[in-house]
Amino acid sequence: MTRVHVIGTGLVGTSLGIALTAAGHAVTLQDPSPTAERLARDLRAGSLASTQEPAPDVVVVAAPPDVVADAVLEALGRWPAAVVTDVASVKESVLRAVRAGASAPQLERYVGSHPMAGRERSGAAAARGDLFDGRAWVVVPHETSTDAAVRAVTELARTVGAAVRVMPAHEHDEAVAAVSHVPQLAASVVAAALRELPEEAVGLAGQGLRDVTRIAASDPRLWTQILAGNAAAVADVLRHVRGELDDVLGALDALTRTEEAPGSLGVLSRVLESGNLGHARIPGKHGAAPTAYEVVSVVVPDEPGALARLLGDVGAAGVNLEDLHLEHGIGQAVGVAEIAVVPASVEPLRAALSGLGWRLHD
Ligand SMILES: NC(=O)c1ccc[n+]([C@@H]2O[C@H](COP(=O)([O-])OP(=O)(O)OC[C@H]3O[C@@H](n4cnc5c(N)ncnc54)[C@H](O)[C@@H]3O)[C@@H](O)[C@H]2O)c1
Ligand SMILES: O=C(O)C(=O)C[C@]1(C(=O)O)C=C[C@@H](O)C=C1
Repeated sequence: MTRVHVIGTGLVGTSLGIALTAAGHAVTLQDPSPTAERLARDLRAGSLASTQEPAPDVVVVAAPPDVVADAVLEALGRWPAAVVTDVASVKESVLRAVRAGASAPQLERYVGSHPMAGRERSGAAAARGDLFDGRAWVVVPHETSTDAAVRAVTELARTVGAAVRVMPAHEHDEAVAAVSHVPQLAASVVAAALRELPEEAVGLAGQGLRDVTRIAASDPRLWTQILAGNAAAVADVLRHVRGELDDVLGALDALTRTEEAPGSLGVLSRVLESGNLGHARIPGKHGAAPTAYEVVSVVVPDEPGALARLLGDVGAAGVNLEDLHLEHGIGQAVGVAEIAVVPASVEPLRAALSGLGWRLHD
């Protein structure tokens, strides 16, 4: 059993506390907000810290990025034998500040980290014990961190089901600029374009818009800090995106002027195909090769029990449901259930559901 002290009991801290407690570890909780702290305790993330407890083996700082370094420094000073990590989404700026404030022996016990798992919601109430299951967790050693400290943080991440990747801070920051920070900005700007749209137009939204904008609901205070903390790397990726957008705009403007706009269709096609290639590289769980699922779309009447009946019929057909999206336009009497299955199951499932009277989309 490891004694883990969590500082910052919001979404990530509370999720971690729940997962560690469930795995049999002794977790204590600390947050400047008494409500956040008690809510985390009530969600079984651990017990409230008191002065009586033995010192923790590991301290995890899960506070907003701009206060993380100060909290790490305080923890290194307060518990002279503990390994201290943080889970901030940016790593180089935090390491720089910790390096500037810690003594050499203190710095050896600090190893930054970053679970690549989260949600578009903040706070303990959004916490989930399975948040880290099957997700990458980056462990970020530096020149003087001890092997024991790196092992302790690695072990903690594995305990909650994460797949550990070890990376230096600058490499981490460059990678997450492309796989997390620019995607957040892209979702935000696409969603921002909906603000002035007439109600009837927004009402047409299908699954495509929902897929692209889920994370536009994220906390602006947190993300302002993340973007500011990784400014150079995010700007580099954005410049590349801007180049692609400029090409698309050039092609669209040319097509607006004349249908015969040589080269324009080629530009549009190249950008879309590049997107196919990039998308195909996104790994599955535990970093496995991406699994290509196919979707069977079924019309579901808006009546009690219809979706449960459909799921029952999918199970009875012996097909494993990999994912499910329910698309439901405002004011419509039917929805469309998009059932993701492995390619080999598509035809058997379509045959079984049609046989039972379900209406399928092509
Ligand atoms: N949200 C995500 O998807 C996600 C994923 C991975 C990592 N992270 C990182 O985890 C950290 C926490 O993010 P979150 O989404 O859990 O945020 P959150 O807003 O849900 O929780 C942050 C908590 O920190 C507390 N806090 C504020 N100031 C503090 C201080 N000075 N000392 C200690 N605690 C303080 C707040 O009261 C709050 O309870 C951030 O550094 C973030 O970059 C977030
Ligand atoms: O899935 C989400 O909602 C997230 O925003 C998670 C996500 C990500 O980009 O993958 C966001 C920020 C974190 O630093 C780590 C994970």
